[in-house]
Amino acid sequence: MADKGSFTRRRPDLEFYLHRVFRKKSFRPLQREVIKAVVEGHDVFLQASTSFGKSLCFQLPAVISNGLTVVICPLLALMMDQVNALQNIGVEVSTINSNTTIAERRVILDDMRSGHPRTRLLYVTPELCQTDSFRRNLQLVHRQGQLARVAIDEAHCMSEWGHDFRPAYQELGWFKKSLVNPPVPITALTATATPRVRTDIINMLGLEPTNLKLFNTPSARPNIHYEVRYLENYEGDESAQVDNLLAYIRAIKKRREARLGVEEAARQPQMSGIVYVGLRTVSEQLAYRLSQDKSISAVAYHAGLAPQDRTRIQALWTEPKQAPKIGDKPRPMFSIIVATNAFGMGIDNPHVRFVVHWTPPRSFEGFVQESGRAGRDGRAAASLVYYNLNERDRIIDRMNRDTENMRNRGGPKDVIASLMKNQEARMDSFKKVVRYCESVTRCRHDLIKDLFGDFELEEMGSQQPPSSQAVRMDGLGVPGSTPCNYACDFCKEGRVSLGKRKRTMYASDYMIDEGYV
Ligand SMILES: Nc1ncnc2c1ncn2[C@@H]1O[C@H](COP(=O)(O)OP(=O)(O)OP(=O)(O)O)[C@@H](O)[C@H]1O
Repeated sequence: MADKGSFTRRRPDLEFYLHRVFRKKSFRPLQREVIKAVVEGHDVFLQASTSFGKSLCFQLPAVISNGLTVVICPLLALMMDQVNALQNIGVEVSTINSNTTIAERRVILDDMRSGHPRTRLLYVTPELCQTDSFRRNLQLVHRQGQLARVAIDEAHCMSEWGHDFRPAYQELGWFKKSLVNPPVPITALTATATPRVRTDIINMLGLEPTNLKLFNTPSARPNIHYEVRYLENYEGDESAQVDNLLAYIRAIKKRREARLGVEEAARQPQMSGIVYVGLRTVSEQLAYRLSQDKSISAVAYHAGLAPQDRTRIQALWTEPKQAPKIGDKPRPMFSIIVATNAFGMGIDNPHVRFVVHWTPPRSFEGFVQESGRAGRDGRAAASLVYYNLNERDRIIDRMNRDTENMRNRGGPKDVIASLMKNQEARMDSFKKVVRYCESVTRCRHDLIKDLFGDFELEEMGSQQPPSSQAVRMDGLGVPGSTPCNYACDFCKEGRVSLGKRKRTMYASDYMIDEGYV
């Protein structure tokens, strides 16, 4: 068992370092509890939604601890974002990755082995952790009593049941097996883990049950109003769907004007929204069509854009301000990004008011993550999914074909087995999307928590932020006694009315397969 607290240099006044080093006013709910557990030397598993501020949960302990914190990160871009941000606030941080020169690497390793490393955080790839030489260095630092802890970011990459499986992550069990007496404390962080993935993370890393603290934020966020809209058909002309979305956006505008008055509403910063689409062409076309409405400025975002355009669009969109006045035209009240799932990483706009899925999301983890970009500021926000049976079946057919192709392709048996497992996980995940969308008999907040295994986490003793009441969405919900305070279409409309809306999907020759629901 780790010698709790032995790595702490000074009596940690967490708030002091939060203000002084990280320049933040206060901890977000749960952050302080997680940081305290990390500082005390516990193994920690944290499952928290995108932009919760998970990085702070190992960065602040690293700053106030003696010795080195090693951070495993799967992507160079993510790694560099964090390294640059830490350098900007004067924290001693290094990284060894594919861009590190031999000379730089030598300086970093010399510091690491010096017996009193200046570096507080060292960011590395999981692949580096597989190499004998790096492992020998880590063992030396550990023997010198200078390895404070290991933080594993995006820990869901360990599991073949996860949506971003990365084989090198599976070798990270080495830390607990080899860095013993005392065992090195580990902090594992993820935004999305189903119960299977969670079990894999805890078992594969060898987190110690007696020393493990679990934390999570609810997968369904109380301030988000969840809704599914059923479409008769996606084929051909999408005008009806565009009109429907425009009406949805105008209703938000009306509510804002009713609340603030027309003039004051026009003076407010623009409201940000995201519409996720499946194809680049759709993102271009839909952005164009939405922009025809004078209250909307919409822009397409996809992997086909030049990197500098992507950066520019993202930067503009993440800083909502009052739109410029051009002539006599009213200022657009909405700033909408119409994006493929290339838009995701590194988005840091806490003021997103709505997230729309133009077609059903391909995975449930993806849905929870993407819809969770709404309302990070804690204010009322909305998630809307457009759903249709043709699209459901098209996705399932495509997945079945992929599975078949995989089964028939040559290659080592274990590689094929692993790919098949991952494919099965993808199919399971999409079936959860189908269940979420087709259910008309249950609160969507409850359904999300159930499908994501939040209730199991609760049973395992995971700590959550103090429960916040569902926030009233203007005109959408009023505080009441349903599980979510009327913050979903089921609780607001009731089973009969929702069922009726759902039946619009069967206007064509479709029969519902109740097996999905
Ligand atoms: N207590 C706080 N007060 C204000 N801002 C904070 C606080 N904690 C973190 N942040 C900010 O929140 C943003 C998101 O933090 P971070 O990148 O750590 O999120 P994350 O949970 O790792 O999200 P993701 O899953 O997208 O990686 C950052 O800009 C960070 O500086």
